[in-house]
Amino acid sequence: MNQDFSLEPLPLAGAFRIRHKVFADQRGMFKRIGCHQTLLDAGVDAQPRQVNCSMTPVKGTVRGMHYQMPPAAEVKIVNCFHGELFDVLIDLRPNSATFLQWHGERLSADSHTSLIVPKGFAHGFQALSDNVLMMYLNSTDYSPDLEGGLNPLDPTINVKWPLPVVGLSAKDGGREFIDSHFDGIPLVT
Ligand SMILES: Cc1cn([C@H]2C[C@H](O)[C@@H](COP(=O)(O)OP(=O)(O)O[C@H]3O[C@@H](C)C(=O)[C@@H](O)[C@H]3O)O2)c(=O)[nH]c1=O
Repeated sequence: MNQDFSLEPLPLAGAFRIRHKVFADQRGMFKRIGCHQTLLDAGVDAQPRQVNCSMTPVKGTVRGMHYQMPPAAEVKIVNCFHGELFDVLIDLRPNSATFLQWHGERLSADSHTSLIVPKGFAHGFQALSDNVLMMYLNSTDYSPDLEGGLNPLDPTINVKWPLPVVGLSAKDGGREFIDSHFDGIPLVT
């Protein structure tokens, strides 16, 4: 196993936590954010095509739950570089044993962990502090025509956000709740 950049499976198959080894000295610290070969060895092809960041100034704000439909379905590696957040993944793969289940965990500038969001998952987060700086490695180009999302307050999914939800964008807060006809993200493998 690569000790500098190690993968821990999450309860939703195909999703991982990355634990980043921190090299600290009198100047500060260094850590590896991406490691193509380690990811490939774990069966994850996450070669980034875009690198994005967002800054969220207000605690409690939720961004999400976002995905891209095939053929623009993407793997994302999500990092927090300032502040603290509650990161949430929802499994939307129709044939998955954990279809419509969610996983959430805290990431922070000090956790030195990041999460791998596989294709076929929705992703979002809640800021648990002010001034949350988030950085994404995206395996696919941004494709607004293939963008999809779930309402973060969808009662079927029932994400337990740690704080009262504030600050939803019109796009995120305006999404209809899913019903029994929702068939997820049909991935062609
Ligand atoms: C996601 C994205 C947005 N944009 C533009 C569209 C819009 O005008 C502006 C803000 O977009 P959004 O409102 O979608 O930003 P935001 O809600 O922060 O979107 C992000 O949310 C989290 C949860 C994710 O998982 C990310 O992949 C991404 O979808 O930036 C791009 O140009 N490229 C991109 O890749």
